[in-house]
Order: sequence, then C-alpha cells, then structure tokens
Amino acid sequence: MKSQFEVYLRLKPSNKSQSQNAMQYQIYQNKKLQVLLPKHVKFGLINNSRDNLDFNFTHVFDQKSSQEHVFTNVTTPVINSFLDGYNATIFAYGQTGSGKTYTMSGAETWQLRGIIPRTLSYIFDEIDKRNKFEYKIYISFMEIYNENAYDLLEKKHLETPLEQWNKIALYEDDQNNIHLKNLSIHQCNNEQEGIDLLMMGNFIRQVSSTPMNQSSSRSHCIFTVTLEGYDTTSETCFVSKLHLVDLAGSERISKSQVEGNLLNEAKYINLSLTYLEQVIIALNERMKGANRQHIPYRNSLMTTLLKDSLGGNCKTVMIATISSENDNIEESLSTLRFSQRVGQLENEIRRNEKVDLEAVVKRLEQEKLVLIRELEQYQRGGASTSSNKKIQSQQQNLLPQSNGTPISQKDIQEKVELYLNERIPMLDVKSIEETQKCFEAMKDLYNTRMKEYVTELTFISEKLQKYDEILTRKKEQSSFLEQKENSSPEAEIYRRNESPQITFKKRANQ
Ligand SMILES: Nc1ncnc2c1ncn2[C@@H]1O[C@H](COP(=O)(O)OP(=O)(O)OP(=O)(O)O)[C@@H](O)[C@H]1O
Repeated sequence: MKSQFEVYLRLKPSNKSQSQNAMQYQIYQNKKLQVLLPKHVKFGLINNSRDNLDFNFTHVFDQKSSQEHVFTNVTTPVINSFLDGYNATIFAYGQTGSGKTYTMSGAETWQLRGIIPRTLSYIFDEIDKRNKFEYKIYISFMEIYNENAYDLLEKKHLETPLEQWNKIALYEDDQNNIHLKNLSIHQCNNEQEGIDLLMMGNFIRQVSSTPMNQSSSRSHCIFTVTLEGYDTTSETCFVSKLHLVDLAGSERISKSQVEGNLLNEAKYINLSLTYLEQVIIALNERMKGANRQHIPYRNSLMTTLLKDSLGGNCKTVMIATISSENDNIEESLSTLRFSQRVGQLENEIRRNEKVDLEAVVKRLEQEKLVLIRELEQYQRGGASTSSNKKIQSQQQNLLPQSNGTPISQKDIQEKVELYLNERIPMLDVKSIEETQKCFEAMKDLYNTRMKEYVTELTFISEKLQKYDEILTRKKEQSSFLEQKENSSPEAEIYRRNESPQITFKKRANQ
C-alpha cells in the first residue's frame, strides 16, 4: 500500500509585533503558507524578483495552536496505524529554537506536554479497548551526537561523562536489516512507566549552550516504541515500530556563530542534515523516474538508522517548525523548501504480520492429543465405540408396525436412513418381506458407515503423523533460534531491561 509522506508546519509564537521585524505571511485554508519576502533584504537563496513564495502542507499550525491540537491532528491517525501493525515515524525538523523539542517532548508543565508523552497515553488507552489482541510494549531512547549514537536509558549514564558511554554499534544482517548493539530495550506496562523512561532519557540527554540558544540541543534523538500484538482469535502476531524523532537544529554554521568544540559539533549536525537532504533528493529523483539505484543512506548514522522511515516500509510524517521572525527568515525558507521535497515522497507500507509460532505449536499439540485419544478408542475395538453402540441400539428398536401395501426398496432405504439418523422414531413395516428389506438396508448402511469410519481413522492417523513431523521440525527450529538469540548481543540487551530507578510522576488533574 502506498503511503504519501505527510508534512505539517508549525509556527512558533513570536514575541515581536508585526512592526518589530516579524515575518510577513498568510495562511490559506490551514494548508498553504504564503511568505511575503521583505524587499530590502538581499538573500543569496531568494529570488529577489519575487515578492512572495507559496508552500503547501497537510496542515499549517499557526502560532496559537495548542499542543493538544497538534497532537490530535498529526499523531492520532499515525498511532492508530501503528497499533494496527504498521511502522511509523514522526520527525520534527527546523532550526534551533523553532520548537522541535517543544512539539515532540513538550515544556515544563503537564498541560504543555508534547507528542511523545501524549502518544504514550494514547497507546495505553487504545490497547485497553482492543480486546482482540494481547500487547507487549517496549521502549528505547537514543541520541546521535557527533556521528555517534548513545543509549539515553542506560542508568550508568547518569553518573558518567559522555566520553565513557558505550557507543551504540550497528550491524546489518543478510537481509539488510539493521541491528543495534548497546541499546537497552525496556518493557513498559503502563503510561507512567513510559513517561518515567522519557523523563530519564531527556534528563540524560546531553545539553550544552551555543550563543544562539541557551538550551540548544545539538543532537538528534530517537524515541522508539516497539509494539508486539498477539491476535487472540487467530495464530498471527505483528511487530510494529514507532520512531519519534527530534532532530538537531538545521541552521547553518555561520548563523550559530560557534567556535572550537561547538564548531565541530555544528559541522557534524550540518553534515548529517545535509546527508538527510541528499537522501530525500535521491528518493525524489527515483520517484520521478530517474534511474537511481543507490540511495546514500549509509553516509550518516541518522540516515542509516532511519532508512526504513525514509524510503521503506513506514508511514512517515514530518513536522517542520519555523520561527516567525524576519531575523530567521533565511533558515525558515530553507526549512520550508526542505519540507516541500519531503512532502513529495511516498513509502510502500505493509502490515508486519506473521504466524505466531507458539500459538501454532500449542494448537497442534492439543489437536494431537484429541487424535491420539480417538485412535486409542478405535484400537480398543470398533464394538466399543460410540457410533457402534448407537447402531446396535437402533437395531434393537427396529420393529414392524403394521401390514399394508408393499413399499419400494428405495423408499425402505430412505426410511431406514431417516430412522438411523433419529429423524423418525419408528419404522412402519407392513410385511415380512419389508422387514427383511429393512434389515438388508440396515446392514448396507452399517457397512457403509463402518467403511467411512475406517477411512476417517486412516486419514486421522496420517494427519497425526504429519503433525508429528511438523512439530518436531518446528521444535528443532525454535531451539535453533533460541540458541542463536542467546548468543546475540540483543539478547543480552533484552535481559538487562530493568526499569530505571528515577520516577517522574505526572501531575494529577491536569
Ligand atoms: N509553539 C510554541 N509555543 C510556545 N513556546 C514555544 C513553542 N515552540 C517553542 N517554544 C519555546 O521556545 C523555546 C525553544 O523551543 P525548543 O527548545 O522546542 O526548540 P528546538 O527547535 O527544539 O531547539 P533545538 O534545536 O535547540 O533543540 C522553548 O523555550 C520553548 O518552550
């Protein structure tokens, strides 16, 4: 199924009035932003012969849009699809200070919480309503900083400096699936546990200030919710992933006026966002029919990690955030242009469903038990089976009722059949000859039934043998997988998924 990327725009409220250098713009039908270009400014990237530029979006959120409004519009359809078994990604893109973290995580108060905490509440509320499935939810949270990825949910990181953290290692299997080492995955049973993990990750997240924004974060963050859903009515299950991504600021180095170590960081950020742009351009070209086999995902860690979100099996949504001040117009236009390219992309998505091996094995074992019992019963002797007993008793009840006109052999056979099937209580026989015919018909029917019974038992025995073979094969396979899993680094990570001790309680009644 094709899934077009959805691109939303959110404008950060400005402290300045229109006359104080605010960006001049119009929003049309909540879908189009028209930026009126200031005449007096000479921008290298702007065509000065034009006085306005139009940009189209799935929805434009103006400066007054609340966190709840943004969440309901952007996220609910995406999470519903995630809960149905589809992968999904929501990423925020924009210059430093334009509101990415505000949109994704939120601000200090519970009312101002962002998409991630609201997503957690929504997921747990929804799964309570979906009785057909049993769910397991896992959370991981990582940060990409200077082209290295780190686990934000590793308790040790609370006490150790970044230089001593283990880097997350990536490796690819034969099917080009990316696996991660040194990333803890935490099973999460309720909203509060999820929020505690988010708060802990945000707490651990490295923050250092640039001259541009005191709380600027120079890392990309990926909060991932993995959902395992077991269908209780069939033998299927699914695993879907939801990535909630807060990218680092997209501004150019000259703008952030950084030096030394910060300059180095800015270069990495710029580079990874340039690579992200290159991936988007390559995907765009391929969509427009260009012969582009190679998409440069591997150029950066972020694009490698988000490979599936950008050009694979994933429903992807981007939230572009811009400041509404003229000082930042160059960066805003760059974000707006980037978002238009992203909006042209589409992914091919499919439900990540597979057969639930455990449920199949369980069913086969139960069926096997029933079959063994039946077979044993048959082997103890045909005369003792329930159907034989029934036929014997029916024979004893066969008595002629009265004399009269002889009926045909066909009619007698039909009547005997009806009688044996307990559709009529008695056989109305009118002569000795008819009685004999009745006995003949009964003998024939009895023999046919016995033949059918033998055939069925032969079929059952064959089926039983086949199931036995499948079971043995499946058991061999799962013990092989178990061995493989036990020796893999992820298994080690899974085993170490105790919840961190830090707890952050959400405020009541808010
Ligand atoms: N829509 C908004 N409404 C109210 N305040 C906002 C909004 N967007 C951002 N802010 C405020 O602006 C400041 C900067 O926002 P934020 O930290 O989210 O920017 P950012 O894009 O994540 O920056 P960085 O790239 O440094 O992570 C914060 O104090 C935030 O609370």
